[in-house]
Amino acid sequence: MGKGKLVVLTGPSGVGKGTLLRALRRRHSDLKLSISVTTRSPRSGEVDGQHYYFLTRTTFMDMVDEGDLLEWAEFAGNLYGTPRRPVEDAIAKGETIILEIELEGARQIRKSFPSALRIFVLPPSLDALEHRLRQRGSESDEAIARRMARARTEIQASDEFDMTVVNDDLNVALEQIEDSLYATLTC
Ligand SMILES: Nc1ncnc2c1ncn2[C@@H]1O[C@H](COP(=O)(O)OP(=O)(O)OP(=O)(O)O)[C@@H](O)[C@H]1O
Ligand SMILES: Nc1nc2c(ncn2[C@@H]2O[C@H](COP(=O)(O)O)[C@@H](O)[C@H]2O)c(=O)[nH]1
Repeated sequence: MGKGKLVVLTGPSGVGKGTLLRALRRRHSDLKLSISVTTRSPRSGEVDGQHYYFLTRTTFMDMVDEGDLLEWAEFAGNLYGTPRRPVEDAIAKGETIILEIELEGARQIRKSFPSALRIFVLPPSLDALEHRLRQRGSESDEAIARRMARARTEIQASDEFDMTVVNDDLNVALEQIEDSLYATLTC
């Protein structure tokens, strides 16, 4: 079986990465999404093992020490990481697996998987981004301020990526991601 493909989707918190990936999965059920580990508390409706594996800081750091994470980073006061095994297994099986991760993790993946396709999702404006974070209703004002500060840094690094997509109209952004993904997968 041929080698699979690793795809990295990065962009500021609240830009719509999760929304885009859910829509992409509805169209392409063969695409795999990596499930991250995090020390963040679950949001209402989030299910352990489905949205994330929710861990204590100690367990997370044990995974780091054991080399069980492909990449990891601290973001807005919490730790996030990609379990290594499911990604390596998917690639060995010839599957396409997508990581939805922040900038520092994406930089680590560029070093360990230089052939990964790396896509950066931009908001139409910073005001629109803040509006999306507020209307999602999942973060406190303080957490939103931290995420907006981080968003400015991340957006400045968007030219490190193979392509950028502006998530203004969801369907347009979705088609752009789909086109780049399948152009890469068939060449
Ligand atoms: N194109 C769009 N236009 C308007 N609202 C959008 C669009 N895409 C996503 N949203 C909304 O923006 C909010 C944030 O989206 P989502 O949770 O997918 O962001 P995210 O990038 O995955 O965030 P995080 O990195 O914090 O997990 C949601 O309420 C979602 O419905
Ligand atoms: N480096 C990593 N970043 C990750 C991972 N899983 C998610 N994330 C990113 O964290 C922020 C915040 O996520 P939230 O669910 O608390 O809103 C966001 O940018 C995610 O993309 C990971 O495994 N590694």
